[in-house]
Amino acid sequence: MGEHRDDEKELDPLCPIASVSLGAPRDFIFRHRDARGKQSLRHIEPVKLELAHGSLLLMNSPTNTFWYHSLPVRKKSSLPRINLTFRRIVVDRKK
Ligand SMILES: O=C(O)CCC(=O)C(=O)O
Ligand SMILES: [Fe+2]
Repeated sequence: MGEHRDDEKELDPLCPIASVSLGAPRDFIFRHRDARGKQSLRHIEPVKLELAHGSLLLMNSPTNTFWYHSLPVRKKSSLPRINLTFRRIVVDRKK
């Protein structure tokens, strides 16, 4: 999965995002928004994690505001993988 933030407008930016991984392990890379691309503003090393079977990744605020994340394809892996991500959606009660 390419580099992105979970930035859908209906998501509560203050609520942690919880992500459970099952099955094949995958790398998960965080890149700071100021350190992206050739013309980046700052030099900040990316942070690489391995999402192992049964792991829980918790992204507390404001991680998802400042850090993009990606999961590079693992060509050697033929095992299935399931990811369950839990996010809080803000409901507009005025409507
Ligand atoms: O597959 C994962 O571990 C994360 C997927 C992801 O970043 C997303 O669905 O926004
Ligand atoms: Fe994501």
